[in-house]
Amino acid sequence: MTTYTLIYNPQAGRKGGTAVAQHIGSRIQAAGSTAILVPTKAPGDATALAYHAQSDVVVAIGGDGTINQVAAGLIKRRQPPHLGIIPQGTVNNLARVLRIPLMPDLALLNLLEGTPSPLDIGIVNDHVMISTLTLGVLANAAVSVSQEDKQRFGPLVYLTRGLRSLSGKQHWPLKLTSAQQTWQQETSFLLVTMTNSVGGFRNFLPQAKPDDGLLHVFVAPRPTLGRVLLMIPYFLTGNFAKLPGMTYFATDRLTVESPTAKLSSRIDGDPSVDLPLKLQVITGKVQVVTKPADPVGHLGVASQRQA
Ligand SMILES: Nc1ncnc2c1ncn2[C@@H]1O[C@H](COP(=O)(O)OP(=O)(O)OP(=O)(O)O)[C@@H](O)[C@H]1O
Repeated sequence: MTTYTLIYNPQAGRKGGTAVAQHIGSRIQAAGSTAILVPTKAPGDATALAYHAQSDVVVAIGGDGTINQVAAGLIKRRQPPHLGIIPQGTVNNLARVLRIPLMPDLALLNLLEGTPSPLDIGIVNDHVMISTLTLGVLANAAVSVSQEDKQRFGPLVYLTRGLRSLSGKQHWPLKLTSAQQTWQQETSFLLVTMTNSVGGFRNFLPQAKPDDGLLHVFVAPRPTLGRVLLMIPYFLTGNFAKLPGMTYFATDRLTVESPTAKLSSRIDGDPSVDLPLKLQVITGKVQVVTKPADPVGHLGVASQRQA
């Protein structure tokens, strides 16, 4: 009999986490398994809850911020329980990447019938990253996006705020060092993604996989009007790496420094981490329960898959 700890964030998304956790808990019990419900009481406490959870599967009920913190608790354990996800966030970027249904009952089926598969976990200094790191104008744009903005306008709000920030034409000197090479240039932003999707746009980088062991790194050139205008079409069509002046590479480790500026990054849209940054990937340690070959698909994603 599989045991589940349901760590739910009552504040995520449209604040339906409590009702969803109770519903999922009773469905799991009805199926003959055990479910322990644990609410988060403050930002960040899902990490300790996941670290101490005693069950076969620790389920994050929330968005990317909640999953990030649950993953941070699991990665510290010698033999972590499996990670489960019931999406209850606003954007739910990682759930979309993993094709986990957004509707709770379908997500539960996915959890009960799925199998564990490896999920890369990025480590940035002493923080965990499951989706995206931004620095420069994109990080500044993310700061200006409130929970209400995300709910009202959806992921598009990141694009419009990003464009607005880019039109300010700010740029900073950045030095990046991977195992192979060193880059030093003026940049308007750095974007690092662990997966094919950024901000819920799953066509962002089709070749990136959540278990490829790689950080996918974009270093944007200094903004010009022409580049800014091209940015959204290149972003939406999976061609961001081909934007004139863009540097793209994939690596399993990276250091990020700025010789002159004091800069902060944002990870999975949440905390700020100051430079210098040291990034690496832990692959194979955390296993997430998914059903990748689900022939039914899930609402909100099935139509894109057929397209
Ligand atoms: N009990 C709580 N009270 C207040 N904030 C909380 C609580 N528990 C968690 N949080 C914070 O809520 C924030 C948002 O959570 P989360 O990212 O899961 O939802 P979201 O922002 O709606 O989803 P997404 O990131 O997918 O758009 C996180 O920063 C988390 O630390």
